[in-house]
Amino acid sequence: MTAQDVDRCLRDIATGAIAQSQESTPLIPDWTLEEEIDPTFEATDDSNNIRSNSNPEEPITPTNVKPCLSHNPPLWATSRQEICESTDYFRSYQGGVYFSKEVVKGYLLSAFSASHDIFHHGGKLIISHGGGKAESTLGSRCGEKRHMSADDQQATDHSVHALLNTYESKRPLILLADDKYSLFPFDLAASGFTYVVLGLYWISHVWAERQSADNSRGHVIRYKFAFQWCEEQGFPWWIPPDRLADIAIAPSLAPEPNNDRVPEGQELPPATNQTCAQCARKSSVVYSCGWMCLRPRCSAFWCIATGERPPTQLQYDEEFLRLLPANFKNLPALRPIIPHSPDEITTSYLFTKGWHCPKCGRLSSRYKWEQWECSSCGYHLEVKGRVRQPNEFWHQRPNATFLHSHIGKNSGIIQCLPKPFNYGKGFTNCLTFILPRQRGSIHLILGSPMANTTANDIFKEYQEEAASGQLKLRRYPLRTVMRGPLLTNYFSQNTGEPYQYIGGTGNTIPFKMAPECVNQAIALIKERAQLALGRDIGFNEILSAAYMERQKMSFHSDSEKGLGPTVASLSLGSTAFMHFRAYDTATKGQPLHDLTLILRHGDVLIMEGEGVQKHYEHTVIPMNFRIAATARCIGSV
Ligand SMILES: O=C(O)CCC(=O)C(=O)O
Repeated sequence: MTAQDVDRCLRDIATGAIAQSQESTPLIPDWTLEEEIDPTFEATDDSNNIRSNSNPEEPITPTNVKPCLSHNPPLWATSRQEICESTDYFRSYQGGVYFSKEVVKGYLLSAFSASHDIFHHGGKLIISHGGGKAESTLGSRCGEKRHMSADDQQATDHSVHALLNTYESKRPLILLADDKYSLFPFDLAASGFTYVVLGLYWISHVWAERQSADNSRGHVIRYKFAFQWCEEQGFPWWIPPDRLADIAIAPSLAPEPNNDRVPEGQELPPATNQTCAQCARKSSVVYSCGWMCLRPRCSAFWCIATGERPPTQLQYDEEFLRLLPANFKNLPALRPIIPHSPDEITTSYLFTKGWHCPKCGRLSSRYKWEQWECSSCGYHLEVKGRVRQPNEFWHQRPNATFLHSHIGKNSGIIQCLPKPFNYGKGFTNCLTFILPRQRGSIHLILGSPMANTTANDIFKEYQEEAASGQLKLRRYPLRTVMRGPLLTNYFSQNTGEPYQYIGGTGNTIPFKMAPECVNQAIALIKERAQLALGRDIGFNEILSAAYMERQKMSFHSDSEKGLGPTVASLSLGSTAFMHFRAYDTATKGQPLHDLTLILRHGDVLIMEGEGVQKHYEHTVIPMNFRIAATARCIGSV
C-alpha cells in the first residue's frame, strides 16, 4: 500500500463514518454564543488558489463533501481565546505561529494553504508554508477591505526565524488545525469543532521555494516546513479506531525500518541531498522534477538541471516523503493541568487559565467565578479557595512617584484643595479634580484603615457569595473582531437596570434579588457620596466587577443611552490604577494620560457630569485581586 493509498483509504474510512458521526456529535447550546459576534475582522489569503493535497489528481476543493468526525477530538475549542487561555503552547490571538524565546511552541494550520501543502501518510507528515506575509484581505468593522500583496519571506522574519531555530534544535511542537484548513480529511465545522489540537510533531525538513504571486514581481519566496508526527503518541486520533489495524500494516505508516525510513543517526542518502555547485550548500531533492538549490540567496536557486525554472505544478519526490526515524523522550502533555494552590489562594493568574473537559475534550475559558465549566457538556469542577483579607495586598505598592493622583501636562485639569469630611467615626479626605471646558469633575473619597471597617466586611461578603454562586460573577462576551466570542478580561454581575456595556438584560438581576454584598456596596457608596458632596444621589444600577491577578478593564466610557450624570464606584482589595484620557488627546496620538488616580481598598470614586463620559474614556488596571462596585442611574429613577 503506498502513501497515496493510505490517504485515499483514510478518506474512504472517513466517508463511511458520515452517517454515525452526524448523530454522535450533538451541539449543546453554548451560552457564550448568545451574544451576537461581529466576525468582520477576518484575514483571508487569496494568494494560493491552488489548494493541494497529497494526491493532486483529487484536489480538495470547497465543494468536496468531507465527512464529520466519528468521535470527539481529545482537545478542541470553538474560539481562539479558549485555546490561548487553556494551553501554554498556543497563545497567539493573531497569526498562525506561536513562539517564545525564538522557539516555536504551536503552529496553527488554517485557510492559508499554499501550493504543495500536503496532508500525507494519514496526517503523519504535513507540509505547510509558515511565517506570514501571504497575500491577504483584511476586513474592518466599518466594512472597508484592505488588500495586502504577498511579500518575500526572509530567514530573519520573526516567525520564520523561530521555525528555523526549532528545526535546527529538533524540538517537538504542537500542531493545531482550524475548520478552515482544507487538507484535514474531516469536516471540522460540520462536526462542531472550530479548533482541534492535532498533536506533537517535529520539523523534519525546511526549504524555500519560489511561488507565483499577484505582486509587481510576479513571484514570492516562501519557506516550507515538513512536520512529522512524533511516533511516541501512537496513531493520530482522527484515524477511526476500527481501522487502526488496516492502517497499521500500511508500509508508509508502519514502514520496515531499513526499507522505508532512513536509519537513525544517518544523513539523508546522497540521492536526496546534493551540494550546489554555486553556493556549496546542501539541499534535498524535494520534487520529482529533479534537484534544485533551495537557498534563496544562491543564483542557482529554484533552477532545475537545465538551468530553467521548474514547472508550476510539482510532484514531491517519493523518497522525500518517507517518514524519518526519530525518538523523543518525555514529550510534553497536551492537556492543561488543573492548578493547585497549597495556600488556598485561587485568585492568582494560574486560576484565570482555561480548562480541559475530561468528558468531551473541549477547552473552555474560565467564565464562571465559582467553577470551571465546560461550555459544551456542562461538566464542571468547583474552584475552592479561601477568603482574602485586604491587608494581604498592602505589600504591593504602586510603582508611582505620586500618592493618589497625577495630572497630565496640558490636560487642563485642576486639582482642588483636599476637603476633609467626617464619615461618622472620624475624618477622611475628598480629592476633587475639575475637568476643563465645564466637562465635569472627578472626586476621589479616600478610605483609611479606620474608615474601612464596613468596606472590609463587604469585601468578605463579596468573596463568600461569589464562591457559593449566590453572586453570579461571569465573564461575558464582548463584541469581537475575531472568530468566536471574546470574553471580558474580568468577571462581572449587574443588578438593577440593564447595562448594555456588558451584555444588557442577559446579565442583570432585579434589586429585589440582589445578593447581600451588592446591597451593602450601594449603601456605602451612597453614604460616602452624600457626606462628601452634601447631597443624595439616586442609583438604579450597580455593576460588580471582580478582577483576578493580571485581569483589567480596558479603555471605555460608561456613556450609554439614558445614563445619568453621576457614576460612583467602591474599590475593594488590591490597589488599582485608573487612567483617564480625553478622546481629543487620544486621537492626537498623545500617549500620556490626562489623569491617573490610584484607587485603594475602601476608596469611593465619583465621576460627575455627562461630559466625563462624553469627552473621556477610562481604564482600570488592578495590581492583584480586586472587586469594584460601580453604581449608575440609567433611564429615570
Ligand atoms: O473597576 C473599577 O473601579 C471601575 C470599573 C468601570 O470602569 C466600570 O464599571 O465602568
